[in-house]
Formats: sequence, C-alpha cells, structure tokens
Amino acid sequence: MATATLPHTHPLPERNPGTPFDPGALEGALVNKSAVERRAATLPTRRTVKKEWQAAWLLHAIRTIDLTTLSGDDTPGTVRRLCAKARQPVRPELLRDLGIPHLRLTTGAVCVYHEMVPVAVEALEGSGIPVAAVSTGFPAGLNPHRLKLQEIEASVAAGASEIDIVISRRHVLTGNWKALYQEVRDFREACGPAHMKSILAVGELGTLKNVYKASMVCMQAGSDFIKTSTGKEAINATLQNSLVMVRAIRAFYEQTGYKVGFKPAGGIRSAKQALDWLILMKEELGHEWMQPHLFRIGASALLNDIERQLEHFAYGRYASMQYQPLG
Ligand SMILES: O=C[C@H](O)COP(=O)(O)O
Repeated sequence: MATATLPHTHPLPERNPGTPFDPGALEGALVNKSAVERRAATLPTRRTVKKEWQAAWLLHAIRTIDLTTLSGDDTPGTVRRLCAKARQPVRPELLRDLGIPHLRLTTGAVCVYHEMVPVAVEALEGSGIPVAAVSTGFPAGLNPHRLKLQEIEASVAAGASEIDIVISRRHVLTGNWKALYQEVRDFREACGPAHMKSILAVGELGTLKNVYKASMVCMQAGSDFIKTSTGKEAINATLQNSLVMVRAIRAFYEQTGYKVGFKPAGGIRSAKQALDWLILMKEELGHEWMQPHLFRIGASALLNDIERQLEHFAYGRYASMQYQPLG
C-alpha cells in the first residue's frame, strides 16, 4: 500500500500585483446563462474521479479546506478545538487503517473573525497553518471605509496572514466599477504581505454577468483569491457561479500572466460536493489550480463528512481499494 505524501509539486507563482483599472476587459463579458447551467449540470455526473482514486482526492480536499468558524458564540475554547482539528484533521487510527500512517495532513487554513485571530495564531504556532481573518465589516461590508482599512491592519498586526475582505455590493449593482476597483485596491494596500481573498457575495450580485465583471475588477485591483460568498447570503457557492468565476480567472491569466486563486464558500458540506469543485478546477483550469495555494474550500462542516467517507474506504464497502497519492 502506498505511503507517499500528497506532493506539492508546483513552485509558488508570483503574487498578482493587480493592473490599472481596465473597463475594456469588462465589456466583452459574455455570459451565456443556459450554457453555464448546462456545463455546471454535467460536472457532478463526471467519472473523472475513479472509485479507487476517491480516497486520495478526499485527502487532497482536506488540504484545501479553510476550516471556518464564524459564529456569534465563538469562544477561545471553540477556536482552539477547531485549530486542533486543523492540525490533525483525520484520526491517526483512520490514517493507519488507510495504510498511510505517516501522511502529514493539515487543512489549508483556519478562518475566524478578528477577535479570535490571536487565539488561533497561538493554537497553530509551529504548524505552518495560516490564520485567515474575515474583515471589512464581514458579512455585509457596510462599515465606514476608513474603519475597514483599520480592521484589516489590526488583523494583520495580530498575526493573520490571509485576509478575506467583502466587497461593497452596491458598487456592482449600480455599475460603479471604478469605485469597486478603488475600494479593493485600498484593501490590498492595507493587507500588505497578507494574502487577500475578495468575497463577491455572488448571491447578492443579481446576474452572472455581474459576477464575471466583479471577478475581473477584483483581480485587476490585486486580489490573490476571489471567493464566492460569506456563507451568510441566501445563495452561496454554486457550481454555476463558480464556473463563471473560474472562467474569469482563466481570462485574467491569459491577459496578464498572473494566477489568481479561487475559494468557493458557503453550504459546502458533503464529500461529494468537495469532489465536484475539485473536478471543476481540474477541468477548467488544470492541475495546479487544485493545489492549496490556488484553491481553497471555505467550510465549517465539510470535514465531518469527508472523514465519514474515508471510513468507508478503511472499513466499509471500498475497504479493498488501495490508497494512491494524488500527484
Ligand atoms: O467562508 C466560509 C463560510 O462562512 C463557511 O460557510 P459554511 O458555514 O456554510 O460552511
């Protein structure tokens, strides 16, 4: 049985510095809703992930999770427990029974509100797991701009190395793309060395065309990642809105040579969904975009189901199948 680790074979790409505001890049935005719907509907039926590879894909999915708690009743205790889970997302006995006792596995990051950043930083010390802070008046993004910048700076000073900002939806809904660019540009400057994930809150943007344009503007303004949702909107990550965003990522890469990451978030709770999004990334953007430096799943409850599915591989109906590393 294979005992190899899941390799990280790609050198980290240069960080997206952003570009000047280019409204011309938005004009050609052709989003054919029914074509998007058709394509998204085919993804869950794909046979790309053969049964014998599924355990490897699920273990890989764990590496891409931004393990999240964003609740009003978060306490240092719940955050410490979450961080312990991020350090050891799968029980050692289960890894042993999968035949990979020495696999070094952690989640991609831990994602919390600002007040919990110091607790998470301390709990994750020495693990190499980054702390991501949601910021800029998450989730509605309606705080004064000046306070949003201060909030980012405070989270970076407290040790967050990733900042998940929310955009002002009104700039999208009123077609004020220049204002959106300037807002996100300011956020990027406030982030400094911390990587910035721009949350579009796609469920509140009205149309898929707006989703595409907002994605482009956020990338022009220097986003390291674009992220679908806060998890608090009525509609969060779907394969349709994700498809539009990853196509924008591809177009931005073709135009500028910069690789921007993608983070679906909100309502992703099953191992099957995690596989659907990994397939989306592989088919639309290729292997590198499945790696944690370019792909994260924001989720509070996904890990439990992945662990349950891994148990099937160790003890249940798939137990005879061999684990193979996802290279
Ligand atoms: O950014 C992450 C989301 O808030 C997580 O949403 P979820 O609780 O539906 O998994």
